[in-house]
Amino acid sequence: MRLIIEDTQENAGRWAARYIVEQINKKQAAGGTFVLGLPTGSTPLTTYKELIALNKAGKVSFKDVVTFNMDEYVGLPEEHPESYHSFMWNTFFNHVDINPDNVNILNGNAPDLQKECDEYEEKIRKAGGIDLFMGGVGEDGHLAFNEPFSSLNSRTRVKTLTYDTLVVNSRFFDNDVNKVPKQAMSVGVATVLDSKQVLILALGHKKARALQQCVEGPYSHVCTISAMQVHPHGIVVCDEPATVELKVGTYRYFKDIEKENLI
Ligand SMILES: N[C@@H]1[C@@H](O)[C@H](O)[C@@H](COP(=O)(O)O)O[C@@H]1O
Repeated sequence: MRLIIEDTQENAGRWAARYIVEQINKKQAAGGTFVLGLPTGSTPLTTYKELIALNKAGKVSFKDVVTFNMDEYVGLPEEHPESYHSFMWNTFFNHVDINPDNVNILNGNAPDLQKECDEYEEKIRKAGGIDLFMGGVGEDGHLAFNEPFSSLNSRTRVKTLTYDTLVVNSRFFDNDVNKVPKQAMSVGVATVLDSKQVLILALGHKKARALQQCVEGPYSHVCTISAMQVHPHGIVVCDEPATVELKVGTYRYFKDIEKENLI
């Protein structure tokens, strides 16, 4: 695992954007189509802003990029302002030169939800697998909507959200936990781990415990972000506030070994 520690969340977000652009350009230069996994939430906002700026500056094109999102609420109308479809198109896709046919987001209103999940996995396979999955992390250390006690070998399926997650996400639903969908469809932990690279952003003091478990904690279904410990090319990008629960030695180790890895 690499742990990139940036001083601010803006710099962490920009580091992630530049790294993703480097990976896209490298594969496109070799004539390939880049397959990119994407998250929602507040964590990736700076990264999306930076990717849009780099696209407008001609530093990267999304014309030959295929995307797969991590998750989507069940039963929320696609046009609802808080659906992950709305989030992605309003926050990112409407602002870059992506081909809409290359955007894949789970349909939370599919007549057969598990069939939708199985077909999503098949689409990922047909695309040749995901080159890089960018993600955030929940305050309880969940990856996508793989809540605590989710199988670390799970695939895309419907998940019932924990009360903690409903409370945290109620900030987007008039702070009314009863308005938050109780279920979501999520890529599994194994789905993410199958990606060639995984880049997780952990920003802010409220993610400090999740980051500590991710980096120093046991490999456990209690904290599904710990699956990053078994990925051969896992990168975690954080800001200083998110490091407050790490051991001093851990912090210093990663700061030292990353001194030369400037991109
Ligand atoms: N399904 C999403 C996750 O993909 C996201 O990482 C998490 C943290 O959200 P935020 O980035 O807003 O803290 O929230 C939800 O659970």
